[in-house]
Amino acid sequence: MAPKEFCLPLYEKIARKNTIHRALDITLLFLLASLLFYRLLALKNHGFVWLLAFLCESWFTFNWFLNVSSKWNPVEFKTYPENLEQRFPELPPVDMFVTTADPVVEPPIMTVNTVLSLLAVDYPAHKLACYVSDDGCSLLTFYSLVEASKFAKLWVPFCKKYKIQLRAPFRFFLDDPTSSSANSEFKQEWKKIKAEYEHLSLKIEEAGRKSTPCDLSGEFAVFFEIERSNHPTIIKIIAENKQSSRDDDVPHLVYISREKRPKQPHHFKAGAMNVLSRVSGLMTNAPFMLNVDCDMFVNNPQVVRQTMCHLLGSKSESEIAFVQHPQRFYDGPKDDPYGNQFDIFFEYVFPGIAGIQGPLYGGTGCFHRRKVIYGLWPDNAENQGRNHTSIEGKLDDCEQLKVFGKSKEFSESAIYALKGKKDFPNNLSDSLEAAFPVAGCGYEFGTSWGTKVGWIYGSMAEDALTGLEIHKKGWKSTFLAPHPPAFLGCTPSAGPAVMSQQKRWAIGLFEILVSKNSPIFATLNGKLQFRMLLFYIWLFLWGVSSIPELCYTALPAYCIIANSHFLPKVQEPAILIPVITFMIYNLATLREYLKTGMSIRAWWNNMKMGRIIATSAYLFGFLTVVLKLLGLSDTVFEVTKKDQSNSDGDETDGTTIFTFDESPIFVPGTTILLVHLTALLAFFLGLRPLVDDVGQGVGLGEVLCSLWVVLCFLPFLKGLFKRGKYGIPSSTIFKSTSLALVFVYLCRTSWG
Ligand SMILES: O=c1ccn([C@@H]2O[C@H](COP(=O)(O)OP(=O)(O)O[C@H]3O[C@H](CO)[C@@H](O)[C@H](O)[C@H]3O)[C@@H](O)[C@H]2O)c(=O)[nH]1
Ligand SMILES: [Mn+2]
Repeated sequence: MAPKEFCLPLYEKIARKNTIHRALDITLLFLLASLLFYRLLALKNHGFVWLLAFLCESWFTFNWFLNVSSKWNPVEFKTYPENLEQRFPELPPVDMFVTTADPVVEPPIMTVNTVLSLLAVDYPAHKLACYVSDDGCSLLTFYSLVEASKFAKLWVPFCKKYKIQLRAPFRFFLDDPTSSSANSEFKQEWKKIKAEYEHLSLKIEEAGRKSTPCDLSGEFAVFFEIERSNHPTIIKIIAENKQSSRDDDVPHLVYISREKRPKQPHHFKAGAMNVLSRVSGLMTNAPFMLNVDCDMFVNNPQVVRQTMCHLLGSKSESEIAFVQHPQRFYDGPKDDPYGNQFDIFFEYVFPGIAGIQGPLYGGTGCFHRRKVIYGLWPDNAENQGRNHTSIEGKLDDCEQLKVFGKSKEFSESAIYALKGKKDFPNNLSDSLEAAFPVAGCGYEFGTSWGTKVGWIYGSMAEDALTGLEIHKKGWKSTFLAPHPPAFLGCTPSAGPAVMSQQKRWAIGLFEILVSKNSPIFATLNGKLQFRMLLFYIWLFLWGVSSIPELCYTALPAYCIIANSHFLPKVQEPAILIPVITFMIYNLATLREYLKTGMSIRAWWNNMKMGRIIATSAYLFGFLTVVLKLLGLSDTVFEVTKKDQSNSDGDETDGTTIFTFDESPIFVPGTTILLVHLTALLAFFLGLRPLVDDVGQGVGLGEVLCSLWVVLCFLPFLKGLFKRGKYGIPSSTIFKSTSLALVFVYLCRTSWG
């Protein structure tokens, strides 16, 4: 019989009951199918408008089907970290990666807080190493980290001693415990550490105001006359943990700014992640790697232990390649006014796909197995467990060179990792010299980095692509949603930033679908499960859905102006199909929101932002990819601006006001609004028919739809009358008016 400790479970997978959810989903699918059937039957009596409606509705039905399939079998996970040490008295090392790219859009104090929260997690400090990649090559960032590392010597022991939950100081010090009944020793230490933290922030703030943040001597000298996009590699070991396992220990901290040369592709975040993998491979080579964006701090110090329950507790290694934590946000404006807090996605889609092959990789808050990142297949992982043969057995020197690049030291470390060997000689200073070449910008030429090994290149959504490549090999993944949430990050809280982020995703996701990495070919080898493929298609089509969304949005306005109709007339019984579909859809989505504890307003915000984002950001994303495919443009990763708080006055009486800028991304939304206002005005003022009465007459349905569109685009309507960042710039209004006039003119040459 197996010893008792082998029987102790580390985690459990539990199926979530969702009968009502399924019933509603299927009802909707049935209604949509009936609508399509009705349209087909009636198509010959109607013209172009019905055909267009039919095509759009076919798309929506297909999309709904993909969505239902993704959410059909939700599962949840329960972990038992209390059993962890009994089963694994020696916990495995974890390398933690933080990426930052721009000290202006991503203030160093934010990166510092993320790093401090990582250094302080509840895990043996000598098993952890934190690597920061700085694509901004900023002296200020480096200086801030050096200062932070001094503060960490106080902060980490303090957090551990008092079992602090929130280990990012800027959040922790928002609460003042001194008036509470906490013990006096704690209160005193709290005051002392708070003063130290304030001192640290002040120093960083002051350094940020100067043209050179600090003296360019000593360890800072390498930053002398450095150019951000043209500089050699800089690697600095800020703090090295000398392997003692005392409680007040602080993990290693390493700063990396990889080499950059003009005209050399650097592959944005994916490139940075690959450099992090290689440098850490040489220095600490932990079998697990956690990566977070610079704005994402640890909110639950148990996160590493909790995650290890999945990674170590699975029956066989091939079960789990990575564990993704849902992206949750702090200080997100109330009721999700920009529809970008993704609660519903993480509450329903994540558990849904976890019931298939596992959640997608979301780019931050994810623990990867190093060997999976190095390209290992699950079968090899299994074999290696049994008879110690693995990928490395088949790689001779020449092949190693082709796969991992010309650093012998790195190839050796990679084989170490692939074999799953423990006790990697862990001495940072000794490996420093070997680390420079692997961070060079020419290192990857002729290797498998970015294609078969590491983070995969070729998409603005390197996360989804890298995760997809892992799933394609047959690996599974899981997610964990502990309370409190493991990580918290920033989400944009201004119209322009939201649009630009959504556009990047639409680009990145659609790019994958039309690339050679497209999942469509991947189920052929049987490793990517079919319903996982359906999920990925649903995700990658976000950008494309802008076209049917746009057409369908235009239909009611067109019909009113052209005196035509795209819905059955009120007196026809068939009108019940779209009416009931509309009602059930809204009730079913509302139910999802209420069940997750969100408000009706949050639901409505997401509904309307869904329409706004689809017809603007996704549209631009889609067009960008089309232009790229035609060889007319290239895509650039625009780093999202991180607001640390909502203090820029967007909130008045608790509701956020939408903000705009000169970007053309606001033209489609404004045009849609103007077109509908024109149509409704013409209708209610009795100015119709604007065309000769050749149409079949507009019905009540079209008018109600048009009103609904105006309701969805209400932020734009308000924007028409506001000034400054809350108002739509007059140049945008001018462009949109011109487009709206063209539209009205085209309606008059009725095709109805
Ligand atoms: O050249 C670059 C560009 C970006 N980054 C880093 O990448 C991270 C994500 O960038 P951000 O602008 O914050 O993107 P978001 O839209 O917030 O990020 C989401 O979407 C990205 C893919 O589009 C994923 O990489 C992210 O993990 C995910 O949080 C940040 O830490 C950046 O510092 C780099 O290191 N180098
Ligand atoms: Mn981000």
